[in-house]
Amino acid sequence: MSEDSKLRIENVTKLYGYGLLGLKKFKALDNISMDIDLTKPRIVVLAGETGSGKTTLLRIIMGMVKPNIGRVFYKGRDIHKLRGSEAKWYRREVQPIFQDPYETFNPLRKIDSYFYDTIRNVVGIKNRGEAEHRIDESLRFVGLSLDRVKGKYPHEFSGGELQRISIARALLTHPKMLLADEPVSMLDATLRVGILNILKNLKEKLNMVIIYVTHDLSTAYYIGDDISIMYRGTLVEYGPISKVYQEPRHPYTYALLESILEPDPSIRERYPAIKPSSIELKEFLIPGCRYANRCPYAKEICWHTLPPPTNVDGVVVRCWKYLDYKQS
Ligand SMILES: Nc1ncnc2c1ncn2[C@@H]1O[C@H](COP(=O)(O)OP(=O)(O)OP(=O)(O)O)[C@@H](O)[C@H]1O
Repeated sequence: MSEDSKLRIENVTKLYGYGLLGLKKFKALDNISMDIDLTKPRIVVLAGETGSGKTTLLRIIMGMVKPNIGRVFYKGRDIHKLRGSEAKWYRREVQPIFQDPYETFNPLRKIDSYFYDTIRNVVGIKNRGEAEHRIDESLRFVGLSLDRVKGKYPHEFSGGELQRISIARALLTHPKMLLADEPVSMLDATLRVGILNILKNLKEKLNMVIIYVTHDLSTAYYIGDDISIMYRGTLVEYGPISKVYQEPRHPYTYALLESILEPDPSIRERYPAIKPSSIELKEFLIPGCRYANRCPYAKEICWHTLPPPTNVDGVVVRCWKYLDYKQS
């Protein structure tokens, strides 16, 4: 993979404050590294429970948040150093889709005005006819049209329609990559599959790469090609989703999948979801593997040293259990 054809996340660490005045720091992300090949259309899922750092990582890739340590390169360029025309280029290449479609749009503004703004300011098309053609093309991709949205306000659409409208708006710039943060979690179950199918279509028909953040492992499996499992700010396992689901390597991935895939609810309750609490902060502060506190295989080294990324049959795992494998 040449530098020009990948997104490279390199040793990214993000510190946030806690305690009185926020003077003490914890690592909301600790030494995250990951390469995504931009030449292969795919959906990469970032999965993990609340507080695992998914949104923080997505915001760092978007350029909205700066890491304290580490860098993110897109096609060879450090995205936190882009200025002027290069920053504008990155905004065209990489587009976000947010969780809550109702928060994306101001209720007092007509929907089509957002489209004209993006076309003028980000894409640079000034000609009205050309702009309308491009807007209609984007809306048709998600099953709508310019005629259908013209002159209307956000409240005149359902949540599912609004989420399709925000996807269409993202498409206006002909992006290479979409960053989608829990895009179906606010929608009724019946509407979710429609949005997921649109994202799959974007991958297949427009050759896009989509980074898809979720805590829901069922939709992750439906939509994903690759998955990276995060736990308390660390990336514990990363690889093709079919391999990870069939044979989870990291003890945390195993526990997580057991709890979700067990059809019998009475058995499923034996694997309760880990709740964020004072334990969360305690785990964030473990210098080694954050899962050591709960792991049945934990040994001395797990507590004080973060395991290195290890390639186990095509899946990258950070766990001292795999020390004997060749490191990736
Ligand atoms: N601006 C901030 N200041 C302080 N702490 C923060 C800030 N943003 C996030 N955090 C903390 O960093 C950790 C990771 O948060 P993040 O939102 O990235 O997790 P997440 O996996 O996306 O969770 P969720 O699914 O709930 O959105 C959490 O403990 C969160 O409370």
